[in-house]
Amino acid sequence: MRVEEEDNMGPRGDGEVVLDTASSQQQQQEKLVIGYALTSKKKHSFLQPKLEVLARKKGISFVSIDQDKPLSEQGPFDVVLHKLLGNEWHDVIQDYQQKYPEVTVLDPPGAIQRIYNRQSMLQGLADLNLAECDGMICVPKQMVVLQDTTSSANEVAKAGLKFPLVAKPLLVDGTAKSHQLFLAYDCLSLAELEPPLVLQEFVNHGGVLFKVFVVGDVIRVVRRFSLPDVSNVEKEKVAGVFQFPRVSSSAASVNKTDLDPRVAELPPKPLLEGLVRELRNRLGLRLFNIDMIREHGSQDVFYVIDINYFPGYGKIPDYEQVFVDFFLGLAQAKHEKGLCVKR
Ligand SMILES: O=P(O)(O)O[C@@H]1[C@@H](OP(=O)(O)O)[C@H](OP(=O)(O)O)[C@H](O)[C@H](OP(=O)(O)O)[C@H]1OP(=O)(O)O
Ligand SMILES: Nc1ncnc2c1ncn2[C@@H]1O[C@H](COP(=O)(O)OP(=O)(O)O)[C@@H](O)[C@H]1O
Ligand SMILES: [Mg+2]
Ligand SMILES: [Mg+2]
Repeated sequence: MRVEEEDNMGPRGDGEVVLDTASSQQQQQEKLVIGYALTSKKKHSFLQPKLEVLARKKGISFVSIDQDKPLSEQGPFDVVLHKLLGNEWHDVIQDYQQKYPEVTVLDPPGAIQRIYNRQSMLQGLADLNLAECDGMICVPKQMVVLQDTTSSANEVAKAGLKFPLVAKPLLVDGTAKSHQLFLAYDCLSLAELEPPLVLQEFVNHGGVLFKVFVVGDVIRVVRRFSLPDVSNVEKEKVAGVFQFPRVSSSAASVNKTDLDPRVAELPPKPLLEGLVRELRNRLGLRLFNIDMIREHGSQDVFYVIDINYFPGYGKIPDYEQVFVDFFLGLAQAKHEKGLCVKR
């Protein structure tokens, strides 16, 4: 498991990508055919020319899946890579997987559905078996509000949640609405929010977030600017509920020299490796990232606050090589099991 640090998250500075034409390249023997079903946004951000060229040189080809035609009439594919909005696709891919168990589906819809719910997403993370790792992985105290937020005041008190609370839509569905988050400072202000939602204790973390990107066995960690700490005075004086802007979309590069080294220091590698190993086994996912924050004032107490399926890998420098290596690993494994598509 390789953990590498990418500091700068600024817009990728790669120069002009010179597209090699297939004719000018000794076409590699086809090793892997990947059918993909992605939103146009994801196709643009992930399937960049540099990735396609690098993959083609290694005998890996990407074929767009026609969502208006039966999936089983397309292909044949060694891998189906997908991230679409809505649940219709869920059944299509489930049926396909039943019919073609030898095809690697990245990732199984059932595993994806689990992290599309912000309650089940973090369930069971507090008791991960990370005994041999330095550091501790926690999950903020949270509760789910399904119906009326006006009666949630005493629910919050009963649950022992401390303000401020981060209010998050319970379901993640890829829409901007499912990323509309609020910071609530008191019970009364909760009535302004629209259920179903998760209320999660805000954890002071020095304004820096760690995004831990996972591609199979490879881990890449980047820093992002996050919300500032909430002072005790603020906790006492401030009332109301406030929407805050998306952190992920502000992929602003975080130059660690501007930060307190104790805040900026990356989570310890053995802890990340242990966490990712546990999550891969429990979630059954290979393409995901984890949003982690360090508890303010601690050195090695971390909170997992979000897990995302197939995030914006295109923002990681040389993500292309990481994915080509990952796909070649899949091809090798399939070859050893005699599962490659007959060509
Ligand atoms: O588009 P990007 O690059 O901002 O990627 C989004 C992710 O940002 P990140 O890569 O973690 O900084 C983003 O991560 P966050 O939830 O913002 O932490 C989501 O994974 C988002 O997918 P969805 O809207 O939850 O289905 C991702 O959106 P999609 O690219 O999947 O549409
Ligand atoms: N419990 C929390 N404590 C402190 N900051 C939080 C907490 N939950 C979310 N945040 C901040 O809000 C941002 C977005 O929350 P997140 O759960 O990652 O939602 P999304 O899926 O929209 O990215 C996080 O990246 C972090 O900056
Ligand atoms: Mg997030
Ligand atoms: Mg998220």
